[in-house]
Amino acid sequence: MTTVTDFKEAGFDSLFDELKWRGLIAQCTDEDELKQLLQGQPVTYYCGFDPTAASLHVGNLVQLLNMRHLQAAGHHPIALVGGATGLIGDPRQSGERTLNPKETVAAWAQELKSQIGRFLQTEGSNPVRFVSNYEWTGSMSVIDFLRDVGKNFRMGTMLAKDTVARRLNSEEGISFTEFSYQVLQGNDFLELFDRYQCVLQLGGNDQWGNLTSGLDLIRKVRGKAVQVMTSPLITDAQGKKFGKSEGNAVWLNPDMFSPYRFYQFWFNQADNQVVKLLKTFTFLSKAEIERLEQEVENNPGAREAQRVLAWEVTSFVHGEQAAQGAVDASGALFGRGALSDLDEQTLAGALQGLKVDDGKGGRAFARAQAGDRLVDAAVQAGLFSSVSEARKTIKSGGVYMNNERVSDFGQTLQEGDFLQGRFVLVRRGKKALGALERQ
Ligand SMILES: N[C@@H](Cc1ccc(O)cc1)C(=O)O
Repeated sequence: MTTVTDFKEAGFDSLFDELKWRGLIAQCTDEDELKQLLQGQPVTYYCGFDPTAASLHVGNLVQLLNMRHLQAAGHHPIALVGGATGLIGDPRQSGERTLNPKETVAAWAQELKSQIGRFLQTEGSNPVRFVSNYEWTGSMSVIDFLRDVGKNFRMGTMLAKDTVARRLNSEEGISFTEFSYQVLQGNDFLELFDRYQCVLQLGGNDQWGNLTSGLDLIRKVRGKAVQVMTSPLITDAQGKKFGKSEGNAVWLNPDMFSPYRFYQFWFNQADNQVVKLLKTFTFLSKAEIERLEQEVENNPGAREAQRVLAWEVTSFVHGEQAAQGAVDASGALFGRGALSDLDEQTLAGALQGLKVDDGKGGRAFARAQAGDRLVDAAVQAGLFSSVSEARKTIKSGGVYMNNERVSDFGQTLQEGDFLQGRFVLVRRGKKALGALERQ
């Protein structure tokens, strides 16, 4: 893991100031009280993650970074996995969720737990503590739930929560199941307060209603004031949810989104976004980020800020070795390094984005075998719309196979052309890449 500095080394007077500067705080119960809490004796805080997929995505990374900053300052993190809430479904604007099978949710919960463990310190004086709300929710009877928990919640308050109100006013409405979600999350906070003196809950800004549900509950039944803090929902240059395109998320699991694509995702960020992202997604000091900001001004073509951003986030999430693999692959794919040096895993990861439509609604590598004509292969790989177009481009010297310029348009693929015995890389001009996998 990349070294994480505490707020002093990063150039700030307090942890609160650092989080503010990094754009990690959207709303909190009370700024002065939060500042005091973070500056005082170590406290216990928690953040929950629902197993709604097999992996976390870049949106969740913001919470993990917040948790990491607090941990670096000496506070005690609890990472809650929603073994119970994942079975119910937090109401979202787009409509009612489909319920996932219990075994699936349990398996995803395990995955999330091991992912989270890689971003937080698991040893030392304030290691992360893992809990699942299934522990106290799974075996609760309906009678106990309604008598002991439900009695403390008022319908008016529940109906007024943003997420609920919006759904109530939508055509689809909201089920009793999703409506009850806030009670479960509220009860989690109380449980963690009782068990571990947990006094602060973190979450994305869309969680405000759920966070305050626990805060109100603790005030009501224990007479104690706790705090909540949300982080802004990160959006891209178009104002859309960050890292989500056409229903596709930027996953943190390397099998679902390769480190190479992950690196490229950060490297391709626009100049007007990169500084904001450096602040939020890296642990670099204020001084270093200000220097990179100057570089964006003075020498945008060099893309140093993007390179540093991609390196920092990729090595934090996937480790330095995978980040180095992504850097090597970026060079090699575009002819600035030896393709044959890439191991099979790095190569396969780097080529992942070059899959083509498989005709069945999915994506797959175009297939080829020794003896196939290169022009046909290049069309298959999606680089040309016709063989004649491919021929013409070869004649004008614009086609490369494994980074070697192709001069003969009748050329066929040879056994030895398959990198790692598996892939052939075809390039059109400087930028357009295509890949073929051995049949
Ligand atoms: N509701 C949170 C996850 C969560 C679940 C239970 C909690 O106690 C806290 C948080 C989310 O959807 O992101």
